[in-house]
Amino acid sequence: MNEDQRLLFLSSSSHFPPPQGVKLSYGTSGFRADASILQSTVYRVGILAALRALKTQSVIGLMITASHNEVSDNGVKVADPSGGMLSQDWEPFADTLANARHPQHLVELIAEFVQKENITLDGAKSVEILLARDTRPSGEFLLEAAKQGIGSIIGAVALDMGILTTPQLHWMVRARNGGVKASETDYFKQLSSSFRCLVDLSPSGTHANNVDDKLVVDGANGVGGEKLEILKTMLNGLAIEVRNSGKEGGVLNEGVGADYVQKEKVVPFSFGSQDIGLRCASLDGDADRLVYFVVPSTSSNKIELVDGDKILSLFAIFIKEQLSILNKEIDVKAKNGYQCHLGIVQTAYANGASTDYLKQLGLEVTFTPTGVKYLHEKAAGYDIGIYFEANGHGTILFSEQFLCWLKARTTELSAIAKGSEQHKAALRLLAVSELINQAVGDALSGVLLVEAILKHMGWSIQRWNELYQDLPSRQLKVKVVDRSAVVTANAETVAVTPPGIQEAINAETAKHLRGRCFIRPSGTEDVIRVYAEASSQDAADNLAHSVAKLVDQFLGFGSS
Ligand SMILES: CC(=O)N[C@H]1[C@@H](OP(=O)(O)O)O[C@H](CO)[C@@H](O)[C@@H]1O
Ligand SMILES: [Mg+2]
Repeated sequence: MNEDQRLLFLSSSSHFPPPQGVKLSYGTSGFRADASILQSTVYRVGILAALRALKTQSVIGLMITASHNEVSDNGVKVADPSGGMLSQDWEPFADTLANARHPQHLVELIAEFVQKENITLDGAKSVEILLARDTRPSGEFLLEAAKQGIGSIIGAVALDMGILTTPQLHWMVRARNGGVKASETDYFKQLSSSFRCLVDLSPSGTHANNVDDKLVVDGANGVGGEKLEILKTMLNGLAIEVRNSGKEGGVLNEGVGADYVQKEKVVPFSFGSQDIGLRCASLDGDADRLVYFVVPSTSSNKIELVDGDKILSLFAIFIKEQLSILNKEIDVKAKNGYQCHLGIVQTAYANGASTDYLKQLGLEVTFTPTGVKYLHEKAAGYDIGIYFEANGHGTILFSEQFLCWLKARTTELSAIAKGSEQHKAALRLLAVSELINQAVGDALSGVLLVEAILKHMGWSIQRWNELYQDLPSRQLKVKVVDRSAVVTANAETVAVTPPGIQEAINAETAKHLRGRCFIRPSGTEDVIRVYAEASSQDAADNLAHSVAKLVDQFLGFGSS
């Protein structure tokens, strides 16, 4: 590191002292905390993003958001060149950088790291970092801190993309590195045109069939509602009413949004008896999660939740159907054939009924630990990988190899069998690959794909919801002395430590018909999470409560 660079770091970092007495961790989804203590962290993530851009010689993204957290919180995360999450092997460096106490220490850490990673800080090549933020008021001053961090690396250029959803920024990073058009308008155009293409390919007669055309969307009073208002003007044949768009004065994520709806299973603010039976959806605060729901009656505020597992199931049925049409009469060993490996990825939180259903369809289902970074990685190993967390975060990934074959096959079919079912199936799969955000789960592209598939099937939300019936489940949180005392294996389904706890959980679980239960330390809160499922709600509740008691006995404050 040359002297100019060293002095630049020392002077700029002296303006961003880290908060006292706080240990920051990159966690499942970047750094998150009360916005008032995050300036120094965001400044340092600016440095990290610039180093990542230099290392990869690619465009990198930096997003300022705290997703579904309360409005006073904020957070920051990095999008890698592929548009996915920051490579996990850089997370320890992110942690040490965020926690460095003095400017001198910070400079030493950076010097050491760039040497180890072979990053040259001579400013010879310039690199770009795309910045965006959600609608939180704190986003503006935190963005300045990010710019200062990026500006402290000679040759790194910050480009402020304004207020965006998290998936929009990830999409732009991916598009920029793929050498294709990457503006927000390009994003909207790609989504709306591939949606139109899918709808135009719907079997005739199903367009208006049984499907109530109006969709009512809860925008969580965040950025998603605002963007959907723009997107909806570009769509034909789909009426979307956006509520909680943030303009009506509601508070971000307060009594609204996908996280609230999925966890509480009650109607969000501004929904009610006028919506009984309608197709409704909820986005989260940065629009990377999506759940659907129905208001069943006026007698209670409960909803019928159509969660991430059901969105996954809908996508899986559709993709499987198109693949089987495409492969009809094709000898897969012949040169025009392709044995497409379709895989489904879930976590232990997926409702057991969804997993049974997917397996009954003959689909390959695998499990990873909680956190999109794990699911995404696993799904990327298939020709088509579909992943979803039950909370509504997920997407579909297409391998380069498969897409390449699909494009060639589509061209071939348009010459020899234009308009045939096979040709249409190929075109539909191509349209899905354009519509779905392959960088990261995206509620806006997710909504359009769900809507297009429902139109294709001629299904109402009720018909969709009847694919299978969720097993009753219950989630609880337990505060413990040290959550790292729980170590899990087998995609978090087995607690390896503390010794004896798994046997005790097994004994409780065995008492209940269709019982399933696991515990794991949360990656975003200081708690142990308990998940239980059983054949009745009472049984699921009892199982969860008895296992929470076990956790408390083994690890709670009275246990030592
Ligand atoms: C049970 C649950 O919903 N866990 C969430 C939550 O992680 P925890 O590690 O469980 O705190 O936040 C993650 C980040 O948003 C999300 O990926 C994950 O699904
Ligand atoms: Mg989110």
